[in-house]
Amino acid sequence: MPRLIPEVRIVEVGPRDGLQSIKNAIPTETKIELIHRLRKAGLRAIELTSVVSPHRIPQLADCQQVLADPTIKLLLANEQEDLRLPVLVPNTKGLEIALSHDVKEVAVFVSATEGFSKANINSTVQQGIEKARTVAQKAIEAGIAVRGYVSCIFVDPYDGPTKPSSVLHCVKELIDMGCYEVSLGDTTGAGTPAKVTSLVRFLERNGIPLDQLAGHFHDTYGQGAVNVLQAYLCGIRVFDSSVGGLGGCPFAPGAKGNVSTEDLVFMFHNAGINTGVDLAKLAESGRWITERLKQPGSRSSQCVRELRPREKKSRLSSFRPVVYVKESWNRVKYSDSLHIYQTGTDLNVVLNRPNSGNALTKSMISGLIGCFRNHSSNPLISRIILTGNGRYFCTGLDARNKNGTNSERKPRFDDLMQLFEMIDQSPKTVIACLNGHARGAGAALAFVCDQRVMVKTATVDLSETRRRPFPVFVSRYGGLEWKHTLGSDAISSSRPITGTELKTLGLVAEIAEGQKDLRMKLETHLNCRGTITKNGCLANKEIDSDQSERYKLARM
Ligand SMILES: CC(C)(COP(=O)([O-])OP(=O)([O-])OC[C@H]1O[C@@H](n2cnc3c(N)ncnc32)[C@H](O)[C@@H]1OP(=O)([O-])[O-])[C@@H](O)C(=O)NCCC(=O)NCCSC(=O)C[C@@](C)(O)CC(=O)[O-]
Repeated sequence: MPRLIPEVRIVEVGPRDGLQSIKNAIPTETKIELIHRLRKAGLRAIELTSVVSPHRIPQLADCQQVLADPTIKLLLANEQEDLRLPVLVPNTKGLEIALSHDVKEVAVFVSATEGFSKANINSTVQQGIEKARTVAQKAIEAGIAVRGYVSCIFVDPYDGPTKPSSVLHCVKELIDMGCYEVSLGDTTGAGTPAKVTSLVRFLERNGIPLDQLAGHFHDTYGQGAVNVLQAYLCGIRVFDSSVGGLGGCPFAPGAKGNVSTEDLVFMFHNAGINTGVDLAKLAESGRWITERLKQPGSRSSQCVRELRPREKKSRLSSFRPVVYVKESWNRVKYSDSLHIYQTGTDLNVVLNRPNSGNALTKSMISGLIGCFRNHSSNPLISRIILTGNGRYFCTGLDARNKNGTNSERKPRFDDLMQLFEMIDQSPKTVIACLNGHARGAGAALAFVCDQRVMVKTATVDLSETRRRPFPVFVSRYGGLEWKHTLGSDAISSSRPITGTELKTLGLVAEIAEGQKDLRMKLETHLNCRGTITKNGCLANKEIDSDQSERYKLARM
């Protein structure tokens, strides 16, 4: 049975962010034991401590004792790809101390806003960036990895709302200085799902790759977990959290702890998304540390504690995917030839002229243009799925109108070009779900989308090219990609290309046995790792066959 590869990476910040603002002294041994408990619960990234001014953060003044502990040294020595143990440092002094303890990863931090930057690190934003750059350069020279944080992504406790452009500036700087990943810190916990979508889409539109972003949400208004889920739906796959929901920055008045790791793991596992963490062990560690620190702890930890031992064993001892099934697609728009449905943040656009091979009419093209125009800037939509009713996905332009006058034909051609441009430029991930054959402009429509899933029996061909000069849109959106992968004969002969052939070449993400399987594959694709990024159909290649099998069971 294939091992389930965790689909999200949780960066446990409890030993650093979780403890930094606890007033009463915590024994160093407790901090060390916490780190080991978290590791044993399956966490693969644990921020160990911070090396900052002990005058500013007295609770972590024993950072060197933690790092020098022989059992922590052993962990550091065995730090590999599947275990990361970053240490937060504000300056070269912190870096040098971290290096002297054989730390293999440091985290640098800047604020997007002036007020918090001054309060937290006694620097302006730009000075903070320069300090972080110096640390990053030296760390990279020393051969260790650097992670970055941007604080106050939504609101600064002193200055008020944050401009997205300020966040973008910091993210770009951190990536440019060599951070392999930048964690977006909602320091005050003022974020909401709509704000999350809007910021993530803004960053994405401005060239920030989603796989270099992480989410770091505080739970001040109880929005931590929904913000994580929303960021997940936007395509982020790395989240910081703190065991027991501990945490907060002493320089962000009013801010509460981080979103709790137990709540995140509970949420993800019940959505069928693996984290690699053992929830029972984690909940036990959460209970252990929060009791010691006299903190309330997380909701899910409390519930897990109340389960009887037998229930605990059967329900929580390992990851059991309960695949999230989209229960209903709500109709949002309807015309005879175009149906549009929505569920969550996904839009399903169905070409509905099954008796005419879903050939595109002028009104369908304008309907599609309208749909892409309206939803490209809609922060509540993250993905658009294009599919068809009947045996065909789309057979190109409506043949009945091809004999129209030039004046009738030209706007349609321009409209089609406009539609393809809009899909190509859309900030949303557009997935073609090929329920059947795609021909000519219909094939180009499938290929202008970011990703494709397809029934095995469907074929794709450029058959319009036999009768007419090679249309520019087909060459631009289908032909060139085919030429490079299938050879020019696929274009000149217009031979039908099978789904299996396209899958082998990496041009299709998933192949389904039939219509029912196609719906399941699409939903699995939507629910599984990597499908939301806009960077190609192969992002989701590794869908676990075991998981899709369980998915089928979940549907039965
Ligand atoms: C940045 C500084 C150092 C500037 O500090 P400064 O006030 O500008 O003064 P300094 O650089 O002259 O240093 C002052 C004293 O600190 C010492 N010092 C200086 N550096 C270090 C060091 N690395 N390790 C140990 N000691 C250090 C230094 O030696 C001196 O000691 P003294 O001579 O007075 O005895 C200071 O303001 C500071 O340490 N701030 C810490 C802020 C902090 O840790 N905040 C919490 C973490 S950030 C956070 O929580 C947000 C995040 C990341 O989670 C994401 C989010 O939620 O947004």
